[in-house]
Formats: sequence, structure tokens, C-alpha cells
Amino acid sequence: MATVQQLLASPGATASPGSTASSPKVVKMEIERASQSPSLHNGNAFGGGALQTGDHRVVVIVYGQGQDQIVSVFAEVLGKPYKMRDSFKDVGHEERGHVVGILAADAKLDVEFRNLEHVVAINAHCTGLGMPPDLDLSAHCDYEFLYTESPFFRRDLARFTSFTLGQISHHKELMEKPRTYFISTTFPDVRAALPNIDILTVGADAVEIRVDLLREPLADGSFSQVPSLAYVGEQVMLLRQRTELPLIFTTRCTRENGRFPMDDPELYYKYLYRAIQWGVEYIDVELWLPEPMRQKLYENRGSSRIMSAFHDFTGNFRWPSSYAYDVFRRSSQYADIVKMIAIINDHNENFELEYFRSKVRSEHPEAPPLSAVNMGETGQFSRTLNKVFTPVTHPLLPIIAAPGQMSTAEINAALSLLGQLPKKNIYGISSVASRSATPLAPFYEKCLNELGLPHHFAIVERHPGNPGSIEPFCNQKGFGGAYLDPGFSHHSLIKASPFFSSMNNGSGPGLTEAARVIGIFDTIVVHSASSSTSNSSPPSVPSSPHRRAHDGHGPVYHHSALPPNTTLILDNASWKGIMSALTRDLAPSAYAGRSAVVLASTSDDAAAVFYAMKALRIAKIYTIGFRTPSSLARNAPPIEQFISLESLQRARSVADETAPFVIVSALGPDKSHLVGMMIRAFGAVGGHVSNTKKVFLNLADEATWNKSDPGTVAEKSGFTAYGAADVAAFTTVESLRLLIGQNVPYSFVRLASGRSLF
Ligand SMILES: O=C1C[C@@](O)(C(=O)O)C[C@@H](O)[C@@H]1O
Repeated sequence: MATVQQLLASPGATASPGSTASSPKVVKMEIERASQSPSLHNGNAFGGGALQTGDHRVVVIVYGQGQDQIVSVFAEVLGKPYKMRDSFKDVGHEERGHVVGILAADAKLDVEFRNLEHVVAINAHCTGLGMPPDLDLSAHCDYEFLYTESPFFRRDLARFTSFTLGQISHHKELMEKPRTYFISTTFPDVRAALPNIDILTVGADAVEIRVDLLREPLADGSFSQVPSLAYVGEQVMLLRQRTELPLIFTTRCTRENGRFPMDDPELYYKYLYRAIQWGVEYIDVELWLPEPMRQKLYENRGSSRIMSAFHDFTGNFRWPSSYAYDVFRRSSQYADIVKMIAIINDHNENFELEYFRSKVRSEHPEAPPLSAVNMGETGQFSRTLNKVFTPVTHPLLPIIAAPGQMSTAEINAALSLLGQLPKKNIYGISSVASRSATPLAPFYEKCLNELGLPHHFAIVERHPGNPGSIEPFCNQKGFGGAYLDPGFSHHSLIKASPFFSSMNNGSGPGLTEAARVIGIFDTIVVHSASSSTSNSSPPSVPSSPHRRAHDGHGPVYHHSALPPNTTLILDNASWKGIMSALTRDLAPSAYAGRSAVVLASTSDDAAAVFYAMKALRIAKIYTIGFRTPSSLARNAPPIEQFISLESLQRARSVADETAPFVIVSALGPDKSHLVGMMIRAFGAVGGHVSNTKKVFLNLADEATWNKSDPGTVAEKSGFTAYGAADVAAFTTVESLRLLIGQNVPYSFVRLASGRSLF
């Protein structure tokens, strides 16, 4: 597989920016070429992040006394075997492909002198033991993972590992989204937020932790002026254990409406760099901080992204001034996002901000995206117009983080009043059987309400034998998109529907790469060129020739009641649901180079699985129960059909890392004997390569299985099992993103829909 070498700075052993420590470490990482990864190809991502091959150095876990089991959990998440060693100098070339554990007391002796090209050091510290992490180890390791022994949040470890080691990244996908929001939490102790975190974060793409607002209680009953690193670390850990959203780490200074003192800039470096080591996705770096410090943070940001921050509370700031352009220029130097926020006196200054926004965008197309709003009531209008990481509040928060902050629902209501968010009809198109399995209507209504969206949602039935029966729902002025459960073949749709086949001068509707390769679509996205909010546009414009034939040529549908500047795009969300479920507790690397067994009765049931497998770099797929058409096989990992017992035996006898590692079944209870046989056949063999448990995913509706649920059987045979419910919830997150353009976290989907529904 072709790779490109990219130089990425990784956080390494560090010193303060003013010290004479060596220059930032530059480490070679292999990043897959975009065009070869389904996830990148599509401009889409899984679980909120695009897949990359990441950091290839030997991962060394520094663990505390009595905590050696954490090494095996890291190894399991990464899908690697592990070894214990006594020092960093013992980590040689034989350790390649392994995770290595070194006891903290031993690691302290030579962590500073480790070979940075060869190893990446993670200080794993259990906060439950009552001691803060060792300061030297914190400072000298590349990263630090804080965890609690009980309950142990395996997902947090999978996420930390995938992110810090560069296997997933959220940033690209978020920046492609038409609108992004972050919620500024203002709790003195995040524990107060946790019971409501699912509802608080509906509509948010990231969660800001205002470190300066945290209040660490002291023994004498008072609060420390600045919360200690140990306290902040624990707060970050607690928050991250409970939300899958990227975090933004903010130490807002006193001059900019915060509480962090300004007399010692070094303090900021200490906290912000530690946040990078903790694997926080976004680091807010204020522009007033010394340039060498900002530069050093930027160059050592590893996988984290820097959000430069500038606030002006004087009331004298003017968007048309050369000062404003200078602030943008200086911010851009060391930032992945530039944030500029000011107090204004007159409503017209909102329009000045819009002019500023469009000017910097057109004059500096290469500059980082700009997130800019005005504060106070007068500035609220600008909060409805900003599209990149708009800060939002929520009624459940104790205080607003800045004057004039609005909630996502308030912003949407304002957009709606201004005619920027017209009411649309969104449909769940299902067959009779799936309709009873997933009554999603109340859930969608709950989401639309919570987000203050004016849309109307309805479940409608389609005639199983007639794909064209969906026409009347789609060919209407207010059509706002649909999900289809189950999805169906776009070829059959085009054949059966004059409305769809006549689109784009006869080329048909747009197709995303995923829908084209999989052959099945399960989402219809409406892309309206005139809608400034683009609330239902897809994250990327598909590259199919169909769409290109139409681009920019005015009215396209001959018989359509859809507005002429509207394009329908067929997408597939299921493959991402599958991939998100498979990578919930494992890093993508756990799948790379392994093989899979896929059971289904038709290739249509397996197509989305194949696409997910390709993105996960599965090396081979064994199939059972169906033949794979060549069009599907061309875009999938190499496929071998089990046609005899011998071929099955051959696969069973593979003893290296290419042995079957994951079984995905789409077969119903009537084929339970076959599913059980495969589970037994592959449960006990080939498990010696790493200590990672094999994975079983049941895509068939769980409700129909009763006692013989193959997930339970698989767990008894040593698999980690996931079910259709997990995939359905992740797929719903993806459909909502595509249809209403807003993020509804997985945990909320599971919570609001009720477990029994998924
Ligand atoms: O920078 C910002 C934006 C903000 O100041 C606002 O105006 O909404 C709120 C802060 O919490 C955040 O860090």
C-alpha cells in the first residue's frame, strides 16, 4: 500500500520554551495516501475521525507499582503482543511490533535518554491510588494516560491511543462540516456536568473545559487560586471518560474574561503542553502569550490542534482596522484555527465582522479557518453567522462563559426566523419489517426539538418490490432528505424511477464514493446551492461523474418539484456505523493486516462490511453464504469464499497475525447453526499472536434471536461481541450528521432511544 512520509512533530521530552533543551522532536510517521483509504477518499470519517496508519514507533508504557495489567490492556487495544523490560535501553529492534512495559521506578532512570526515533513513551498513571503522577515522568514521557482502576473506561484508552498515536484525527472532517459548535462548560468541578453530559452536548462537535473556572478545594476549606495539574488532569480524565466528543482545553486569562493569572506566562506553557500530552484534541492558546512559547506549542502539538484565541473587551476594537488584520496574521502563524472575539457597540459592527471574515477568506485561502463572533447582546447576530466552532452554552450550565453566548437551539431558532433554515420534511423510509424493529420517529422528533430545528420528521413505508415508490417523498419542494432502512441498490432505483434517472440531465443523482462502491445507499442528502446554512449538505462533495456532469448548470430536473438549484446525493452511513462499532474498544491498528470472516446470505448484506474492512486495512476476507460480484471484490480486500471443509481448515490452520480475527455475521436465527459453527471454528485458534480478544459482530436484528443470541455464544468462546444495536446507534449518529448537519453523540442516541430500540 502506497504511503507518503510526513513529518509530524510529536510531543517529546520537554523543557520550558525559554530553556536550552533540544529543539522539538520530529518523528517520521506513515500516513496513508488519501485516495486509497475509503474514509479519506470520501472526505468522510469514522467515529468522527479519519483513519491513518499513524506512529510506527515501539509503544512503551511506563506503569506504576502493582499496575502491570495496564500494559496488557494497551497491547490489546493496539492489537499487539507485549513484553516487560527493565529500562529504555533494553528496548531494541526485537521489540518492534510489541508494546513494552517498564515499571515507573525503573523508567525514571533513563527515560530522558531514550531513542526518540525508536520509542514513544506513555506514562500510564492510575489516579485512584491517591498520588499525583511522578513529575519527572510526566515531563519526560511523550504522553500521559490517566485512568481509574474501577470503573475502568476501556473506550477512553482506545480513544487516547488511537488519537495520540495518529491513527484517527477529527480535525479534517470537522473543518469540512458546514457548521461546527463547541459547548463551553463552566463547571467548577466537571463531576457536576457528568449526569447531564449526554443532553448538554447534543448539537456540539466539541466540549470546552474551562480550566481557569475549575475550583480545586483545599484542606482548609478554601480553593486554590490556580487548580493544580493533578486536579486538572483528573477533571480532563473524568470528562473524557463520559463523552466521545473532542475536548478543547482552555486556560483563559483574567484580561480575557477568565481566571488564569497573567503574571507568569510559563504557567500557561506548563498546563497547555501537559494537555497535549494527555491527548486533548484542541488546545486554546492565547495570542498575548510570548511568540516563542506559541511557536513551541504549535511545533510540539503532536496530534492535538491549536486554537489561537484573541478576545478584546475594551470596546475599542474595530473589525475594519489594520490592527484586526494584524491580529489575524499573527494568530495564523501558529494555529490550526484562529479565534477572534470582541465586544462591540453597534449592530453594524456585525456586518463589519462579516466583511472581515469574507476578506480574510478570499485573500488568505491557505490560512487556518476563522472562528469569530462579537460579544454582548449586540453581537449575538454574529453568533448565528459564524460557521467554524461557534461557542455555545446550554440552559443546564451554571453560568454562560461569555456575554451574549447562545445555545444551539437559540442559534437555530434565530436562523430559522431569518429564513436561513427553512422548514424541511425529513423521512425515515423503511420496509414494514424494519419499521417495527426501529421505531425512530420519537427519537428524531426529540433531537429536532432539542436542537430547535423547524423540520418535520415522518416514518414512511416503501413497497418492497418497487424502489420507485420513494419518488413522491423526494420529489417535493420541502424535501429535506431521508434515511432508508434497509438501504437499497442505487442501480435498481435508477432503473425504476424516472424522477431519479432524469436528474442531472439524465446522469442520475449524485453518489458518494461509499455509496458507489458499496452499491447500496441508505441516506438521501439534499444539497441546496442557495442555502447558506447548508444544513443538509454532505461533508464532502462526491466525485462521481454523475455530479460533475451537472455542476453549475442551473435547473436540472425536468419533472421535479424540488427547487432547481437542489441536488440529491445518495450516501451510505452504515459502513461508518460498522466501523465505529468495531473501533469502539480497539484502535484501528488492531485490525490492520488481520483477516475477517463474513457470513451473509447476499452480497448486498456484506457490501458495507467490506468497505469498512478496507478502511481498517483488513488483509483478507473469507466469505460464507454468498458469492461476491466482481464489482464489489475489486474495491475490497482479497476475498476467498469458503467452498469446502478443506478451505475452512486451511483458514483455521493459519497461526500468524493473518489468522481470522473478526467475524461479522448478517445471518438470521434460521442460520444459527452456521454462525455457531464459525464461532467455534475460529474461537480457539490463532489467538497466540497478541493478547487481543477476537471480535464478533452480529448485524442481524437482536430482537429476533431470543436465547440463542450468537453474541452470547461468541463471548463464551472468548470473543468480544458487538451487536446490531451498537451499529444502529453509530449509524444514526452518522445519518443525523448527514441529514440535519448536526452532531448528536452516540451516548445520547443510545440514551434517548431507549436500549430496547437498538
Ligand atoms: O473563546 C471562547 C469564546 C467565548 O469567549 C465566547 O465568546 O463565547 C467563550 C469561551 O469559553 C471560549 O473559550
